[in-house]
Amino acid sequence: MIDLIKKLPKAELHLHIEGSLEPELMFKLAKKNKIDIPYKSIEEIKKAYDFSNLQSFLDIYYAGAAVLITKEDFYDMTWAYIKKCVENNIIHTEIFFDPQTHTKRGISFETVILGIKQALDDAKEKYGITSHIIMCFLRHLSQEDAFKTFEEALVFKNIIKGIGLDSSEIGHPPSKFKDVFKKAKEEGFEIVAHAGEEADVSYIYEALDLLEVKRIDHGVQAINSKELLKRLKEEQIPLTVCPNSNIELKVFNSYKEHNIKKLLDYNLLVTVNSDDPAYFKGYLNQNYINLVDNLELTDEDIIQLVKNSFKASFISDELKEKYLKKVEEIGRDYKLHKNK
Ligand SMILES: Nc1ncnc2[nH]cnc12
Ligand SMILES: [Zn+2]
Repeated sequence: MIDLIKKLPKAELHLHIEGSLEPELMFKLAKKNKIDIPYKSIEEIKKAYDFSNLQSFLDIYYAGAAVLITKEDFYDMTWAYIKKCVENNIIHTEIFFDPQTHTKRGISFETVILGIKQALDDAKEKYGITSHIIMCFLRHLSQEDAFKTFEEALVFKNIIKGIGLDSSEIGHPPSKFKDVFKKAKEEGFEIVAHAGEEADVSYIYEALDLLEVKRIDHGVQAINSKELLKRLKEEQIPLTVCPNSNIELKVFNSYKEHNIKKLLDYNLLVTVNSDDPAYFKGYLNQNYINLVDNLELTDEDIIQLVKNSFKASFISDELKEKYLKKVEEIGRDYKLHKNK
């Protein structure tokens, strides 16, 4: 089945580009930019990646992002992720970035977004990888701060596909950002939000009803409400689930306890994603592999999850059809050869 995972072309819909910053590049950029980081070696950085919950991860993740200073730094980080896309057979990716993490340190919005965008343009040119950029507001900051960031983003409206919401979930419900998301929707952005990662289902309801999201990022807590599951199924609202992340941040105690198979069997539009792969022990294929190693997933389940990744994406209907056809062909081929 690992062969099937590797062979299938996939889309990734939940990837924080700052979460793809590998310790090696972090160390190199810290030296180049003369930024103090609390680690003496790459090994020390890796040792620090031992999390007890979302907040314990975020503290380290924001500290790591402080090594990013120039447009080239953002380019290099994004390009390194693109190389991983090639290795993982990711042919379409929708990446999050957190402008406030950088503008708060005096780095301009333009430096950040143009560095990322250049790498994505090169990825299209060199490898044919398609992509979208989704800007996220940090929910631990105020709505006023989010509005200021939104104003800056409008200058780059043509290169930002969507607006999302991330960072410390509990205590910062979607309702806190109702007005700024209303504006974002009016401006024509696609809307997504992290909800139901650690917090209860009321956060998912708020994301749906107050922010009017097109996708829920994580959403695994939906399992706790029959009524919500029914709605997610009827409306086919995608969930961008991140298995490795959920294990590393102790949302579930083990892969065997992960609920993705239950959500899939309930016919929800669930997808598999890597969230912050440099911090959570692996890129997209490794997330799929960890699932098949621990849950009773069939070949059909894997093909369905991969199809879902394209169905839930923000690409055009034409491109969607083209990618879905490709997945079906490769899935069929795989099963034919397997049964010979
Ligand atoms: N898993 C996650 N949840 C919330 N905010 C994040 N920012 C980066 N990764 C995140
Ligand atoms: Zn995330």
